[in-house]
Amino acid sequence: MVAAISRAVTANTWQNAMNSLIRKVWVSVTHRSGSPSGSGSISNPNPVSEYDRFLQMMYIQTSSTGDFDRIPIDIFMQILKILGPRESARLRAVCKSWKFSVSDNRLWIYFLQNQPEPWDAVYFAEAHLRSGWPLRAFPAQMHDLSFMHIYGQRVEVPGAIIIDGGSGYCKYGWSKYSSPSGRSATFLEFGNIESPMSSRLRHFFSTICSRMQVKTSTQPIVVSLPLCHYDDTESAKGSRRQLKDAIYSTLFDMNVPAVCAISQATLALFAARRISGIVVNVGFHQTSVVPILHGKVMHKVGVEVVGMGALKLTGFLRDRMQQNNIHFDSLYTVRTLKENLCYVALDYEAELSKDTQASFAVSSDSWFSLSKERFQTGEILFQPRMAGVQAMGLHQAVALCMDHCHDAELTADDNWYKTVVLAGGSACLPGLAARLEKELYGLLPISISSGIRVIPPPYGTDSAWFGAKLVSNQKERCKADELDRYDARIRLSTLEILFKFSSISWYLDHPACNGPVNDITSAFIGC
Ligand SMILES: Nc1ncnc2c1ncn2[C@@H]1O[C@H](COP(=O)(O)OP(=O)(O)OP(=O)(O)O)[C@@H](O)[C@H]1O
Repeated sequence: MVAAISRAVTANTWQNAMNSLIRKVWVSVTHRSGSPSGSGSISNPNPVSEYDRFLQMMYIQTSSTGDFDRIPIDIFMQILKILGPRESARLRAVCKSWKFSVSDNRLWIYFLQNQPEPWDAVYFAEAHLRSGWPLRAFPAQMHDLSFMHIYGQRVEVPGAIIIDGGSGYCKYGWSKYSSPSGRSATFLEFGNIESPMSSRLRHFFSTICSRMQVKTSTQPIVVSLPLCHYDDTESAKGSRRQLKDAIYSTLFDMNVPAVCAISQATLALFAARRISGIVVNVGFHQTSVVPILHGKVMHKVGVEVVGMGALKLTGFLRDRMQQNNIHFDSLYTVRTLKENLCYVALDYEAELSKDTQASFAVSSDSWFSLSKERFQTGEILFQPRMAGVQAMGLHQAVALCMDHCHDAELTADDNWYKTVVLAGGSACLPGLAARLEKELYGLLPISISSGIRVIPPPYGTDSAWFGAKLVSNQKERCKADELDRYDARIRLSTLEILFKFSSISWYLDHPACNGPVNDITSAFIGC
């Protein structure tokens, strides 16, 4: 067995490493309150002599597999945790019993929990999204998944470029990073990217790739599909497909090896770790209320659209400030005040009688004070007439959508539409989720309203970007694509690219992969 260990771990460093490791494990175990004591008990009143015996067992008798087998399993697990994923994976080669212990899901959950990506995001992605369309209505159970395998695949996967091209602001960056690396004003730089003009799309994508300093031929891209052409008519379906086709063919013409395009609303729902629910996206120009079942937008149930968005909110605040003789230099000031002082009142009438004055410095020496404007701005989402807009309020649009979902009877479980996920920058207004929830309970009959929950934007303005991150960091991510025509090509390309990236070091040297990825990857090859 010693020979096997020596093959797996560098022989010269083994003794020293084990020495300090065992001391660490010993300290950690003896300091743990309520530590279980089985055979080879560690809860001895005389820790020094027990430690000596422990050392004897570890070193003096290393020639016998039996002595290693007598290490209590929790101590063995502590050793593995301290050794880390790479060394642990290597120790599987020692013997069957170590192979079995190293494969324990709890160990790899621990390693995954100690990575930058949140554990619940990893679990959601693996349990719901890995198998691609149709998404799993009932998630894979924890014990059905091998987290060691998952860990290895997530280390190997090269990640992707994510481009969330919002109608106001575009967010882009590497899926292995913790947030988008850049943002640009879509409307100023590229006009309306929803219009499927290939030259415009090409300019849009190539500008982003050059800002990220990446060759298009080397990176898979996950792109969000804008919310547009909402109806269930043949012509709306045709327009949606046309836009999607234009995005795919533009990117493939730019030699992008793999593309995955998913609706912006679906991605925002993924960011909230959900595959079904209603996404309320308070967008740049308008607000959309999108029912989504198992990751698919339910156009046949109906997407509600309200002509009220971020631009209207900023415009309303600007007008109010002008009426109240509050002078400002630019719309940037108004926008900043909106983002930092405005909120949505739970009870609008009651709020009017309160002292709500507050101040904010937009640049170091310009202080601005707002009072009623602070909550009147967000109120136009519920009372569009205050801004001169003839439209239904947000709560009415969501209630209507819920009514349609209820009537459609799409699943035996009638609760799928009762989770409402807010998305879009303006949905970050404090108090919006609570107010919407309150209004929905007031508007809907108890049979529909019971159990409704409104969730604030899980990642602020970047929810769709984060939803794409969940898809991107999975090996099977491109199966999630729903575009049949390109499906085979996308999957093939992805497999090729994954193979290429896991076997050469070019990608691993890329700044997108921080940490000792190269080493860990090689530890998994052949596991
Ligand atoms: N904390 C905040 N409170 C209020 N508004 C905010 C906040 N953060 C960002 N915003 C607003 O969100 C708007 C941008 O939203 P977002 O980035 O979601 O637009 P978009 O993705 O381009 O829209 P669309 O969904 O139409 O494509 C800006 O007007 C900004 O002022």
